[in-house]
Amino acid sequence: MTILTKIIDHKKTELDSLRATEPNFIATAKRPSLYEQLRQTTTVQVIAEMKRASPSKGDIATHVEPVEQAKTYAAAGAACISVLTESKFFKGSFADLNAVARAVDIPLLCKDFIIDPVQIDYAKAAGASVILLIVAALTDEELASLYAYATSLGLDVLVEVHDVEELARALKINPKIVGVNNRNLKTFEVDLAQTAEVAQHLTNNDIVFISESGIWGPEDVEVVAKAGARAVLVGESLMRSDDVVADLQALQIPLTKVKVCGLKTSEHVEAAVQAGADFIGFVFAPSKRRISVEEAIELAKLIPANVKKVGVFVNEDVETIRAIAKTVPLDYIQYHGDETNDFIQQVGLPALKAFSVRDAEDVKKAAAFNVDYYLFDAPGTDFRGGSGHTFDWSLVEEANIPSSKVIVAGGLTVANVAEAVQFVHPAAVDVSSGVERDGIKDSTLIQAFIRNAKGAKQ
Ligand SMILES: O=C(O)c1ccccc1N[C@@H]1O[C@H](COP(=O)(O)O)[C@@H](O)[C@H]1O
Repeated sequence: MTILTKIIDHKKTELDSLRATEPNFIATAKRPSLYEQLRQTTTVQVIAEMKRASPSKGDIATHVEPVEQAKTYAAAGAACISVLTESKFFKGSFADLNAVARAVDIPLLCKDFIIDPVQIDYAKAAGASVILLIVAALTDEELASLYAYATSLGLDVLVEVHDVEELARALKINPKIVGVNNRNLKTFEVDLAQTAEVAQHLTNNDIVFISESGIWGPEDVEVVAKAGARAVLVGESLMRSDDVVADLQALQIPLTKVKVCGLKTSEHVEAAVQAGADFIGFVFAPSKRRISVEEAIELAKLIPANVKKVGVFVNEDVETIRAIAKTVPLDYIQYHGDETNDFIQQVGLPALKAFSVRDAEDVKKAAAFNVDYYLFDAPGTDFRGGSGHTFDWSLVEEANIPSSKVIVAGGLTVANVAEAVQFVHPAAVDVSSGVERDGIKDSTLIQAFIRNAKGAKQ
């Protein structure tokens, strides 16, 4: 008998008493959606767990007071707090969950072995906004019906898998949040490589993907972020920590932002948005990627507010830029010509200024500008940008611009973007020709580029 079957057998014995009484907890406020929160992240997010004990480790931190721990997690920027409610093996309770729910207002996960709707009723009544469904503990039918029941109550569901076979079962219910438990619940063996193994088969970018168990520090987060994880669920290492705030914040490693430029079709805009692009660029300057204002207006309707729309201009006049920015509408103007800082201030809109880099003198020109982002690109060939050429990344340092405002462009591809991120540590990377095949954008390349950029160690 595995520990999982032991736990499930024990859970079955608790169901009658749960059914016999109405859940009776103090009501708590509605929480933001974990799913939406994780989709808009600029760093790897942390789901921090309140975990006193576990079957594999025994007592972990029985002295920790749940409310104080939860407040510390929230203050350190946790995206969500996970509270173990399983009592026999993990020493948790619904009372813990309700106490935490009253103390913090961020998303709250009821971490239990859920096999029956009555447990979901208790989780919701105690204040959870997210429940866990463990694929290994359920039949396909149970998984589908418990998922439908939880979502009908307005709860987010974290669907937990351990391997590719369980992922295939999970995908049948169209989950929005999938967690890969790096711990095998049958053997207790922990292997972070499970995250990458499962991630290879997770091709729907609407799904938010979390890595669970075995995360002890930022080096582990780097491993799973590289595989595509946007959040980590961490229990033991935070429960044992002497400095919870510092240790939790160290896990929130930055994810490089990505701008995909020169998009002209709805297919490619949707592919970029789904893959997690942060900026979409429309080229209004002379280019083979130039689009009309009317086309941009239609494409802009497909872009959610958290993905910023950038209009690329070269030596355009103030009134035209302002008019296009208003009608599309655009969030940022990218100046890719010989515009001066005075001109950019006159337009008065959020701005990216591109600098064509041949030598150190070119990057030093950045100092004369006051813009939101400084974009360093290789010099154009036929047009002012989109040449597909790289420049000497080591020159960026000479610009003396904070890395939180630096964008690297020019000849970036699926193959070299990770190297660029590791070398320059920019806030964002920008790509155009590198995600094209025969001069046409390619959805598969867009996805792979974004995965490699965001997965690269900063
Ligand atoms: O992409 C274009 O066609 C373009 C035309 C005119 C000005 C800027 C343009 N794009 C910018 O070029 C760089 C990167 O291009 P690539 O990846 O080397 O092809 C980027 O900043 C785009 O925004």
